[in-house]
Amino acid sequence: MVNITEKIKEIEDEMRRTQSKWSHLKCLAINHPANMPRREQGDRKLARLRAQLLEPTAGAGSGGGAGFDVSKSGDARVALVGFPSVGKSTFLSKITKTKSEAASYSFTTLTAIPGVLEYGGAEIQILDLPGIIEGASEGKGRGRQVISAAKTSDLILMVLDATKRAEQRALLEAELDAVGIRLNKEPPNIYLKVKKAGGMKITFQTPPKNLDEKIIYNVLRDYKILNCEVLVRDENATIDDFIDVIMKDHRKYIRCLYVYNKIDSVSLEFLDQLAREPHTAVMSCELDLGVQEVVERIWKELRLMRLYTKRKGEEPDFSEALIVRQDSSIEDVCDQIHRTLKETFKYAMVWGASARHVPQRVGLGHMVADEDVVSIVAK
Ligand SMILES: Nc1nc2c(ncn2[C@@H]2O[C@H](COP(=O)(O)OP(=O)(O)OP(=O)(O)O)[C@@H](O)[C@H]2O)c(=O)[nH]1
Ligand SMILES: [K+]
Ligand SMILES: [Mg+2]
Repeated sequence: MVNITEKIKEIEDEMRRTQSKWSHLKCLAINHPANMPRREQGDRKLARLRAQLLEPTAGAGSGGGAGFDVSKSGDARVALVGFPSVGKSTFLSKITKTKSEAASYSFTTLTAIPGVLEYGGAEIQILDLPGIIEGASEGKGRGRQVISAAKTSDLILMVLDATKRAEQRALLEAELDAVGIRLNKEPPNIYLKVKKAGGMKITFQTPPKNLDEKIIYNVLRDYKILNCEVLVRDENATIDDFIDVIMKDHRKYIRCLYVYNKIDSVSLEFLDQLAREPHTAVMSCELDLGVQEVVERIWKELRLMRLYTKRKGEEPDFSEALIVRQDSSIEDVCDQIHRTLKETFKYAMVWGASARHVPQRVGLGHMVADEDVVSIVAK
């Protein structure tokens, strides 16, 4: 059995030797068409061999896999998902202190590589992942580990090569959809309560456009749910939505930002059209164009808020922000500070956008706003 790692090292040394031999002939030689195929040949050979490194070894479960079980850290996790060589590692190395190897051959990245993006007082874990290929959801090219790493994230950054065909995006969405990830969607507004007896009770809050009792009845029977209560509140709900409700434990609803990289190689009108698409950002890591704007979009899509704490009689501590999710209550803030805090909670004083008057005395149910100052008073 050929040792793939040794083979790869051999090719890399060969490419370095030929590269250095050419380099004193200046870059003209390297880019001379006669020499291009040799270098690209090396790239292709490397990519093929490295892809084999990604193939799950016999018996390797679809679980962690080497280097994939990076523990979640910081205030949120963003997974970089995309085909090989779209620029995921280049992007990670630009926005975090971590250097993730980038190269022209595919499958440069073979494991999950975490970096930390510090933004707005928050620590956001950015996870660089190997490129995924068609059939990833069936486990091709370690796709299952890459996709399950994406499933653990708070935001998926789908990195696309702006110069490649548009189908890349649909292919990636299909791979993620196949494992139960629903991008930029809310869970369907359908109530399902499984019962022990009493048969199926199916009601529609408003006349449905794509469903009827018979469809619901057949799906329930397929899933052997013979006693239940179903209330369809959303008139646009589809049969797939209803199946998602039945399979809710295997569904993950994740926001996704589509980031088209390499815009240095596309026309301005195409770029203009790309930039207008929803949930989309454009950048060129090569030219350092749009990278900061993508970071700001990440912050927005994560819908995080910064809170500052204040002790009685002291100035608020603005040096250290407490990062909480949007739609957080004082109770969530207590839980984030310390899990026992709410047991001794008496009331809180709030300064900022969520206070009707400043300061406002509030209870655990009060919803906080970005940049509020909160002082928790114990019994
Ligand atoms: N023209 C251009 N090339 C870029 C840009 N960003 C990255 N590249 C190049 O694209 C190639 C692939 O970059 P990587 O960062 O390795 O891509 P990747 O998605 O991490 O690749 P894999 O780890 O193999 O999946 C490298 O040669 C980069 O220099 C860009 O904005 N424009
Ligand atoms: K690459
Ligand atoms: Mg990479």
